Amino acid sequence: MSSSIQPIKQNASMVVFGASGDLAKKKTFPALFSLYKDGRLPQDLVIVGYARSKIEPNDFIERITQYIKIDDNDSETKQKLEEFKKMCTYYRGSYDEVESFQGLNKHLLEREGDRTERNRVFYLALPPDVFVPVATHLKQQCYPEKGAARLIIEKPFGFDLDSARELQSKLGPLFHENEVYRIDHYLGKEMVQNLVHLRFCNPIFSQLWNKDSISNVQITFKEPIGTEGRGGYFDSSTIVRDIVQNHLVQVLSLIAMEPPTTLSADDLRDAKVQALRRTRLGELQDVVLGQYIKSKDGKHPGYLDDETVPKGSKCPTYSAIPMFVDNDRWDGVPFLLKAGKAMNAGKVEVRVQFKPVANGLFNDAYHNELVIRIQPNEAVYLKMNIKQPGISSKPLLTDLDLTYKNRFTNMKLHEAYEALFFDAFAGDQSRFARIDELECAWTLVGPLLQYMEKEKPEPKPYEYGSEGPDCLNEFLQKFGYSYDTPDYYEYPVTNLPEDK
Ligand SMILES: NC(=O)C1=CN([C@@H]2O[C@H](COP(=O)(O)OP(=O)(O)OC[C@H]3O[C@@H](n4cnc5c(N)ncnc54)[C@H](OP(=O)(O)O)[C@@H]3O)[C@@H](O)[C@H]2O)C=CC1
Ligand SMILES: O=C1O[C@H](COP(=O)(O)O)[C@@H](O)[C@H](O)[C@H]1O
Repeated sequence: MSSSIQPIKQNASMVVFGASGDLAKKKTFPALFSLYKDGRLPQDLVIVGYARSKIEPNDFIERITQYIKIDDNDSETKQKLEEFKKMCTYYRGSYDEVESFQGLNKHLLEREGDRTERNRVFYLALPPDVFVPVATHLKQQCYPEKGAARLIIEKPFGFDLDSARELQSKLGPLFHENEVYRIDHYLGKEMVQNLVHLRFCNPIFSQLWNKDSISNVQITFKEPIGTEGRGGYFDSSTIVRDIVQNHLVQVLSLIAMEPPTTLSADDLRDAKVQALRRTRLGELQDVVLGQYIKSKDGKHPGYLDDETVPKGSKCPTYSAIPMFVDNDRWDGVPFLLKAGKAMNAGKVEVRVQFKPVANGLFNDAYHNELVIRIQPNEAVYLKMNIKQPGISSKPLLTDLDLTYKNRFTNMKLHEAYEALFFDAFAGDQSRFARIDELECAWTLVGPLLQYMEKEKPEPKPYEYGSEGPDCLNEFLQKFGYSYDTPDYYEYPVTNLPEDK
């Protein structure tokens, strides 16, 4: 944690902008409730939902609690929910009129009552074109004279490098970098946070974490649903802006970075930035771009069937992108970033494939792979060879398996947004993106975005519910991924082959 940032423990308010939206009801308020229930929010916290829509107070409460599921017999949690509801109010206002923010300030003052200081957290779960007007009015009308201010900003932070810089040039004079918390919700996920521990608490991994032992790294995002209903937004965003530039590049930076000097937010982010500065795109001609078409059984529509999508759009809903980190540690090791909508599974994972065993003793051994399953069903497993149990002395592929739900039976993993809100109150910016990280990420994908915009390459079709475009195997082979997994092996079970 940056030493100058103090945690907010009391005299606290939080304003959720865009409180009528999808994110608010599905993620924001359930996460806030979960933190409240576990005693992780300031006890005197005042929560105000803010948006333009006309919503009656009761309807607002109903709306923001509809995704909170409580067991019928759990009277304690039910009681907590009643308390939580009393903490939340709705304030209707515009995003660009001074009167609305004067009204918001008044509403806050009334709710806060007498306080020695006013610590205010403003969360902008809004489309990016209103970030600047909202932040400007907040600074002028709602910024506490005494107390801390925090500005949490949803993605996307810009559309490319220039627009990100422009946005920053407008927000920078209003809120100090110490006050700005740019969300990339992947940084709040348990297994993404775990990358630092896996790498730097375990000499067995840290010693091997380099080009001498690692052949290639894959970072894969698969979503089983298409862009249904969001096609309009997605079309200008593309899979590259929606997933790769932010979530996957953040994961890459945590895998590739050198050990940070300390775990402080700035040291950690310095290390990530150093790694990103050394990262470059592979050849554009090697990038695979795809767009999903109707599913084989015709039940799921193709991307172009969505009425919100411009006719004939060439927007990629799938991409497989080679990247390289040009430094001593990683020279020549491909990082393959694959992301797709409407795929055969919902899965996010990191797969580190190690170099093969030296020829000689065993020519039929399988590659070691360390797999970090980010979601679902969080796991870390190491694919390795053993002697096939029984008479045979052949190598058999199996794994050392740490599947969280099996190992930690009383575990409740937090949602990403819980961790992020908790950190924002704590003043810990380590899991938020610093502006220079974002600049590096935009710089990295910039040439690809420009190529897509100028050349409008034809995306390769893949069926909704499939593994992606056909040329994917060729792409993986080209970058050294060796698929040698035998039929009997399937994580997390192994059906022993017949002993011969
Ligand atoms: N949903 C998700 O899973 C994720 C969302 N995000 C980002 O978080 C933000 C919020 O997400 P989500 O709630 O899904 O978004 P919504 O589209 O639901 O927008 C949130 C609210 O913003 C207001 N709004 C919508 N369009 C405009 C506009 N053009 N100008 C001004 N206000 C507008 C609406 O409130 P009202 O009209 O009542 O003021 C709406 O309820 C977005 O920027 C999104 O990119 C990021 C990651 C994941
Ligand atoms: O940022 C985004 O992320 C979601 C996927 O998030 P996850 O936590 O469910 O993995 C994605 O659906 C959305 O398109 C994108 O904007």
